[in-house]
Amino acid sequence: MEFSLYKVHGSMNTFYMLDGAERNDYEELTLKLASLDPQTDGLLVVLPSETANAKMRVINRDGSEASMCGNGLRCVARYVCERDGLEEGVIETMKASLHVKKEQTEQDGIAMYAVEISPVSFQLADLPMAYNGESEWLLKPLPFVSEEISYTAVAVPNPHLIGIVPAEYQTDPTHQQKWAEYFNGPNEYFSDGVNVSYVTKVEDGIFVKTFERGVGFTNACGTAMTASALVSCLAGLAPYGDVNVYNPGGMVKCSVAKEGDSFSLRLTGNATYLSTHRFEWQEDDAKSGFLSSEPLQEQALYEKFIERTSSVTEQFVK
Ligand SMILES: N[C@@H](CCC[C@H](N)C(=O)O)C(=O)O
Repeated sequence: MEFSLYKVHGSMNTFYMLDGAERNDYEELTLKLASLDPQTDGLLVVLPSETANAKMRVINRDGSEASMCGNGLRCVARYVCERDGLEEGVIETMKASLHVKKEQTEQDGIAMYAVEISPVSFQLADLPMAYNGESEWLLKPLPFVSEEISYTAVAVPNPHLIGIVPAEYQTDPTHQQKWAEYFNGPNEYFSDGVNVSYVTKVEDGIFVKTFERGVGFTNACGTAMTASALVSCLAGLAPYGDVNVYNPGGMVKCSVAKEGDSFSLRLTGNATYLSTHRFEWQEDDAKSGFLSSEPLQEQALYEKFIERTSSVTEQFVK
């Protein structure tokens, strides 16, 4: 069969996006796309929903399915709002239906969307994470990993392990890579793997680099940046409210509000279309592939936008 795909990104976290019907071969399709395009982080599937404006499924680059994707949700939000003529709406995801909203374009005309990130849980059972019979792990070292780094485990609802680190752990990512690879292989702590982010305070916010489950190091991970903003507020690195979150792919705003014992989180950033494609998908893998590709003009604007963030990101991204 033949179908259309958009190539899209939120903070250079790059996906193919397919508006389709439920199928049982998204894993194979994603693996094929990943083999053709080393830049892609995975596939976003936009589906009809009985309870919301649309449903989003997220397939990681390695074919595994994630319960949420913050950067991807902004792109899906844009697609659904433009398709249905909406300013805001609700998108069903694996574990929650989430509010999405078109925001004012950035000064250069970049489409911006805000998405709800929910539910939030610090219960290790919700990641899942198993360590010493503990029920939560908040802002303290994991002694077998490092005595220097304070870690927090949080599900939003996909699983994240967030470490607060000095700048040298960003310029040399060996430590992060070693432990993220370990926690995403067979191990006794994270039976389903985990997204591992290292966070460093910068003058007007935080810088976050993420090793994603099912992907590896990525330019940005939306749920990780939002979880990192939350952890930074808890640690006193940033005040509650809007936190500027820099990442290797640009910058987003994460809003963190404390409501009694719970938190309300929102992620705002670009939703950029890179290109459109016609794709031929056949059971015979060798016959599948792109039929045509059409670049779009939006990326030049985005590149101007990230020039403004480079003074912060360049000190961490070599
Ligand atoms: N990049 C995403 C998260 C994608 C899912 C993650 N790899 C997982 O397996 O949980 C984001 O923007 O949140």
